[in-house]
Amino acid sequence: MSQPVETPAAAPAMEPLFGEPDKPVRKRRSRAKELLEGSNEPQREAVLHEGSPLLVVAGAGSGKTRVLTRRIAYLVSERDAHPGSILAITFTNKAAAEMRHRVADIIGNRARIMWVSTFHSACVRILRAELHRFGYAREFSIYDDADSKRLMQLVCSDLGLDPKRHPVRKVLNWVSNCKNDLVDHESAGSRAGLGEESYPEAYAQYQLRLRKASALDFDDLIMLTVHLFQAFAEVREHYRRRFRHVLVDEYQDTNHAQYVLIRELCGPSDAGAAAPAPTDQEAPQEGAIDPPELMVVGDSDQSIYAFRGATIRNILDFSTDFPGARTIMLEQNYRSTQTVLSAANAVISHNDGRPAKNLWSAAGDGDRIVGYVADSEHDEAQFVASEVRELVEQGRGTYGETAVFYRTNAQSRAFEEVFIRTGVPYRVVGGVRFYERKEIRDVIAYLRAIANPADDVSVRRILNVPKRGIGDKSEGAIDALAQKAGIPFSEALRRASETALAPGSVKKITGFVDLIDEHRQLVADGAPAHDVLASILDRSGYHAELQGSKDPQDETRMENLAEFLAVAEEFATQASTVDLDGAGAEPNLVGAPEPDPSLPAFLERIALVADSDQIPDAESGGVVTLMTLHTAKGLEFDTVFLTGCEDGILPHQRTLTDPGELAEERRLTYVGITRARKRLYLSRAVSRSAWGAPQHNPPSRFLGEIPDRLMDWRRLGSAVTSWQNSSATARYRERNRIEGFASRVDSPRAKKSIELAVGDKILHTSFGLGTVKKITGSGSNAKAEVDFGSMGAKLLAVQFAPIEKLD
Ligand SMILES: Nc1ncnc2c1ncn2[C@@H]1O[C@H](COP(=O)(O)OP(=O)(O)OP(=O)(O)O)[C@@H](O)[C@H]1O
Ligand SMILES: [Mg+2]
Repeated sequence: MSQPVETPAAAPAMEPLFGEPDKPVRKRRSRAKELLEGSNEPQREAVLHEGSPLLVVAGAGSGKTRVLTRRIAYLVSERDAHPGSILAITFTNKAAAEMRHRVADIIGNRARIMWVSTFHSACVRILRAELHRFGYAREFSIYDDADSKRLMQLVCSDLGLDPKRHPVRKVLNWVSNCKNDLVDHESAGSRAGLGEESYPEAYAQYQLRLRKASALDFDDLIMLTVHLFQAFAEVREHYRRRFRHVLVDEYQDTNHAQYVLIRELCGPSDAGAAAPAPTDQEAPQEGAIDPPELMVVGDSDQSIYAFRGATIRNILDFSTDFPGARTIMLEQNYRSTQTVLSAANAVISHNDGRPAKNLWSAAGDGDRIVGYVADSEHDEAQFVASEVRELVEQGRGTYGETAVFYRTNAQSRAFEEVFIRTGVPYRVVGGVRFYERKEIRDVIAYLRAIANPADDVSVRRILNVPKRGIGDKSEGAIDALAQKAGIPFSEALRRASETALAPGSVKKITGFVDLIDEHRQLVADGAPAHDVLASILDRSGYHAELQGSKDPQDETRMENLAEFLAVAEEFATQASTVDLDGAGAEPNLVGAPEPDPSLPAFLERIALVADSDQIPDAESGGVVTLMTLHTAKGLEFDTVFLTGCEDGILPHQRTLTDPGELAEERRLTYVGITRARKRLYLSRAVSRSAWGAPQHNPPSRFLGEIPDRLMDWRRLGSAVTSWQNSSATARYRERNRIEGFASRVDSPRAKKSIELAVGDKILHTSFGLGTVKKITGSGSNAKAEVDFGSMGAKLLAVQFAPIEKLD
């Protein structure tokens, strides 16, 4: 669906523009010099370039993002560009905030009116202003991944699609790919392969339902903006006039729809398609304005979203797409040691058909890369935890400057368990995300139902949450009425009396409708989002239900809701302090942020919050960051642990037979390696548990591509390292591993019997981390019901189970 986005946040890949951030803003004369200070020649050229479209292609850590940021500052401070005429596209909201902050160091608060945002956020702003032209209401909802999935689930069951053969996710991806390629449902028929014959119909139904709910999914945001520009020349022209400078980071990960969007904005104007490239000397003529100046930066070796429609064609064909384009290459890497860089270069050089690059570093060789072969994923995690502690204890590193990368989210569990036990502070990026927690999703559904009456998915989600006696039967009757009368579900709720439902049920439904209406009135009266939120938590009974519960998890839920309320309050404060001084200078500018603490504005903001936006800032965090390789793009850390270097993990199992996908896995590895500034660790486990059974993976083929001289192998595995020997030996080793671990856990238990209480956290040798939900019996008969998250709930004999109580 939407591209997950990553951010320079834990360790911003951007140094302050001027030495110390608190220095008073210097005189303008010296700004240009300062902005260019320390830059190498091609970097300077990229900052100074004027006129024709500009492509900066360069390997990792060569300063692409830095150049882009400095160029913005230069445009405003030296070329008198109005901040409101700048559109900068970054990969995450956080990266956008970071960039705006840097520029604000120079031009002050006026930086706030620049459009520095992700593709999705920029499109939302355009659509809010323009989408009515397609007959949409201004208060459309934005469906995130989970909402889209729910909706598609309804479609699939309507069409009678067998979920085994046609998993919802698969159908949704198919639709998403269509949208990324700007193929609408009418013309999607020819894309359906064998077995996918019903997908175009699913696409059509899905769009119909979205439309009925006045909702857009993430992919629609881009596609509809493109459609708008293509359908209404005056809209396109308006934004071309507005944005005189367009800058795009991570261009290698743009998909076709995003490319067309940029082309609509910055391509040659229709009339003058064959005209020579515009230069800055040409005065704009009446009616025919030069295209905006375009700068894109990227690295085709870091293209890692092909599976979501991204195409490096956009980089390769830039000069054809944008006639007269200039290309600048950067070759010096400022991030990493030569050792790290040589390893990265060695790996990526195994990909075919890429232009040779000559990336070098002046940072010296630095430490060799530490290699480690662990017996199991637990051993691997132990090793990482003890290395991290040692680095910190010896003053050679900090938690905040350390990251652990893995290929798939599920791999984080082993690290979490060991980190908790050994007291290494950490944060998982992209695990169970805040905005995906049930309670948060529930209240967002309330807010959406209030903001957008047609949002059926949201209304149905909270119809009986908390329980108010509107059960499946009532919902079914309302649904039937909605289908029969061809009206939205929420409309049918109002006509509940027309169904055969008992008066008691109708009354309950009316109560719900009144509750929502009452809050809709609050919004209409101008109440800010946090007031609406506080009121609905109270009046819906949601808060009271959690408060009355004895389940300790509900306590956590209350904390999360409190945090969410704080988010809403903070949003209102920020919204009301936006300085409009810059916007005032040019009253015709549209889209400058308005001080808008309203519910729709708040919903828009949270709909676009990406998981990686939760990366703690280095200052506030000071914790180890655990994340997938995809999330790591654009970031940098002093110390990087790249774990699970096994064939079947990295490269991922399903890519092993496809050379194209294998090449993408190699690029992913390249991204991972090049995040490291000083120290890189590569580890693998001889055995790891998968679906309850041990799995024995050979070493990653990418490890073999790194020259030996760069590696310092700390451990090559125990005597029995043969992964081929999967049967008897493996079982023996696996048993030993568990018993070995259990006996370590057992020893303190033998001395002192375990006492557990509800809410305690425990560690089980096989099930991992769990929370005690219930205790029955006592002494040697004590039994605990424990929630092991994704492993399910288990009943354990407290004194005999291989468990350890965590503090
Ligand atoms: N001329 C320079 N002098 C000093 N430091 C520099 C210079 N150019 C870049 N850097 C630093 O090098 C690091 C990498 O820069 P940056 O993140 O902009 O690279 P990038 O090309 O965007 O990398 P990636 O491909 O990983 O996104 C940053 O810490 C940046 O501040
Ligand atoms: Mg970058």
